[in-house]
Amino acid sequence: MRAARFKAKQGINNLMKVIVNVPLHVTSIWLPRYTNDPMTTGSLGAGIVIRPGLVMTIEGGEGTMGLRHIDEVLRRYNVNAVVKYETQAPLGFGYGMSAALTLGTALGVAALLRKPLLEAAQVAHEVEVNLGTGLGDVIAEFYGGGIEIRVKPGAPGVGVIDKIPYPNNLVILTHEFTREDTNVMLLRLRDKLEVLGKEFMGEIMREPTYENFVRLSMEFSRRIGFLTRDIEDNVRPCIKYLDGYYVKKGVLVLITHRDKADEASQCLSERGIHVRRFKPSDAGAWVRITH
Ligand SMILES: Nc1ncnc2c1ncn2[C@@H]1O[C@H](COP(=O)(O)OP(=O)(O)O)[C@@H](O)[C@H]1O
Ligand SMILES: CC(C)(COP(=O)(O)O)[C@@H](O)C(=O)O
Repeated sequence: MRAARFKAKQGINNLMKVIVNVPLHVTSIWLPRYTNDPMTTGSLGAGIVIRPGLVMTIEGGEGTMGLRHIDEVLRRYNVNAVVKYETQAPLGFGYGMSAALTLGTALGVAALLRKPLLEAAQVAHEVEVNLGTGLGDVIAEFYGGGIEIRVKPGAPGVGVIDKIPYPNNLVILTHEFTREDTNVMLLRLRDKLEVLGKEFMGEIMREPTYENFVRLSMEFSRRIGFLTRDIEDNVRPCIKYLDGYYVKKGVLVLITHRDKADEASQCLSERGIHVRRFKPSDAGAWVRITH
């Protein structure tokens, strides 16, 4: 378990501890929407909210500095807290991990201070936007919805999320390639995203079905340049176990079902694609207070 400790400023009840579960989020299609207000800045798009994500514990106490996102949330609330987190997925590959850490901290601190969770999610969204590390991750992770579609950009309470119904027992397998900072990636792909994001968002909105989500996610990641011929050649022998696959930044996402997931994992690992296993998260983030 990683721990970040911060010097106390505002009173947090030291007898209380908050446990926050935050799912991860892997966008497949997205269209950045920038305004001069972080609350209305965000992305339109679609993606999968997955679990298990991040488990955080937040309690009163003092300590040293950690990740700048966590630091920034604590600064905004003017508190000291001990923040610990556990997760199986890495930071910087495209799992929306920076958003999960930011959201988890904000929700935990808000619960300790008896402040509204929606406001905390908005703080997390602002921090993500200001640091250039996320646009649509906080709203997706806060609300969940499994396969989600962002129909209005912005922070929770401002942006709007809809759900795409998906089959029972869906299993999401992932594999990481390389890290890339989100702000670098967004700058590198800015013009392509504007064109392809609009085209694909229009298509998915016309018929927001599971089948279209899978088909358009694959096609978007090909056209944006994440899903290369090499990756496809390597995955193709395992296609009979999969509904589809896409790549977002450094994460390969493979969509399968519970009764095929073991064979899919085996087939992929024989080809050097070692996978992590997730399920869609309907619930989004949740907070539990312990004493
Ligand atoms: N080991 C680390 N320690 C501190 N900060 C890190 C570390 N690794 C990455 N970061 C920072 O974390 C953020 C990762 O954000 P992002 O690229 O959006 O990741 P993700 O795709 O997981 O959401 C970046 O601001 C990066 O500078
Ligand atoms: C794609 C991204 C802008 C960044 O995602 P990540 O690399 O996971 O930080 C995301 O926030 C989105 O709007 O869909």
